[in-house]
Amino acid sequence: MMLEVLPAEFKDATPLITALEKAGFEAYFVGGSVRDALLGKRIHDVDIATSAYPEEVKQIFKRTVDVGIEHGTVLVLYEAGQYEVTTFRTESTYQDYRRPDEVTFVRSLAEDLKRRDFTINALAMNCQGEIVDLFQGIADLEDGVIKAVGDASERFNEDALRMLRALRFASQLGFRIEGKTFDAIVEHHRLLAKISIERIQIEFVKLMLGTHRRNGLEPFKISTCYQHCPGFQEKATELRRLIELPEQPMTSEAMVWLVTFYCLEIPEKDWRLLLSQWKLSNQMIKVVIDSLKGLTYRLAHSWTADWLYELGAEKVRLIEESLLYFGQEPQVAAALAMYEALRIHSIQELAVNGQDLLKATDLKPGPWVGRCLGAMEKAVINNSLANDRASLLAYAERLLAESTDEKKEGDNDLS
Ligand SMILES: Nc1ccn([C@@H]2O[C@H](COP(=O)(O)OP(=O)(O)OP(=O)(O)O)[C@@H](O)[C@H]2O)c(=O)n1
Ligand SMILES: [Mg+2]
Repeated sequence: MMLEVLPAEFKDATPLITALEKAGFEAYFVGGSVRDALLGKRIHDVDIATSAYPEEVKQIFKRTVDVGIEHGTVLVLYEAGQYEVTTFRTESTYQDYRRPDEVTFVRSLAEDLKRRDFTINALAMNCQGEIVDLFQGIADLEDGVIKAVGDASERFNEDALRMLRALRFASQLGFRIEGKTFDAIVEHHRLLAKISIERIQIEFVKLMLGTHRRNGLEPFKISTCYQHCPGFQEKATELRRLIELPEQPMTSEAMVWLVTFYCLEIPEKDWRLLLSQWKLSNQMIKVVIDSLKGLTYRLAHSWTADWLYELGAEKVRLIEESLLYFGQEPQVAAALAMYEALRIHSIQELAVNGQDLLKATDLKPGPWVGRCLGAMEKAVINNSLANDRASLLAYAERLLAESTDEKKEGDNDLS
């Protein structure tokens, strides 16, 4: 079988293959790029496998970086691109189910392809576009099947993450998981306990962003792989709801966490702990928690100026877009227009600042400054106060006077 028209990404990398061949080695395009090219999908990172050992690769190319030399990978910088060039290898023993104890470099492509995860990922292609297909990977691509290379149990014992990879490819490609491969996932799902949550997170997000989410989520539930995800353990019933969400693809990682946590009815008190157990960045945790609060509000009410201001445009858009998963019509443009129409979008946009207040009142600095600015901010957002210097300072004067009156009555609020 031939790929008749080589996509540009391969053409750009062809001189690397030619250089390796000229030096007497074999070299092929391998992995996801070959799979995606055959499916007519956009390809990203073109990977190369070769019979040359890492030291030999480094002698052939001028600009290289040792990115994973112990695993046989050298990064070759060539023109505007960078390419992972990996020596053919077998990974014999995996005692901890995640990393090979030792990598054995081999000179044979067949040995290398044999230890890859799925038949659709075990294809190699030379620079003429000729495909090497030792495990009926092309037939499985045509039939839409994810099938382990050789014995599925062996492949999952080598790297347990491959079980989640099977589910995410099902979601990304709309493929089904072949029977024996699925049985092996059911049998070995407990090996996922050995896998770092960072790696699990990457696969879960890819699964949720896939265009055939249900295809991945169904086996995720049935195989009980979900048991290895923070916060999902007791959520079999809620997981069904996640599976049955409208099929529209999710557009961002933040959307994945927002919709998942909402659907699984994770209690608010657990949000922060679980999101950090998932190893999300602090910035992402904040976006998700704020959006979960906003979504809970929005599902029962219309937006108010206070909510729009607090959340900001990015989260308002996210929440509004997520409504489609909960039986409501998103009103993204209207919500963003309301947000834009707010008189200010941050406290810095108030026509006076703390220094101005101190100067105008001749009072000592203290917590009253922040409280006064906060009250002005709220009044401006709600259109009960104009954002100009005179109006703001007059408002401050009134507030201070009121608080002094209250102080006389023993209730100290502002100052
Ligand atoms: N646990 C793994 C990870 C990767 N691979 C092999 O290494 C290739 C490249 O891995 P990776 O880039 O992680 O996956 P891709 O299949 O390329 O998918 P993606 O499009 O997400 O990059 C895979 O195709 C597969 O042949 C494997 O056998 N087992
Ligand atoms: Mg890849």
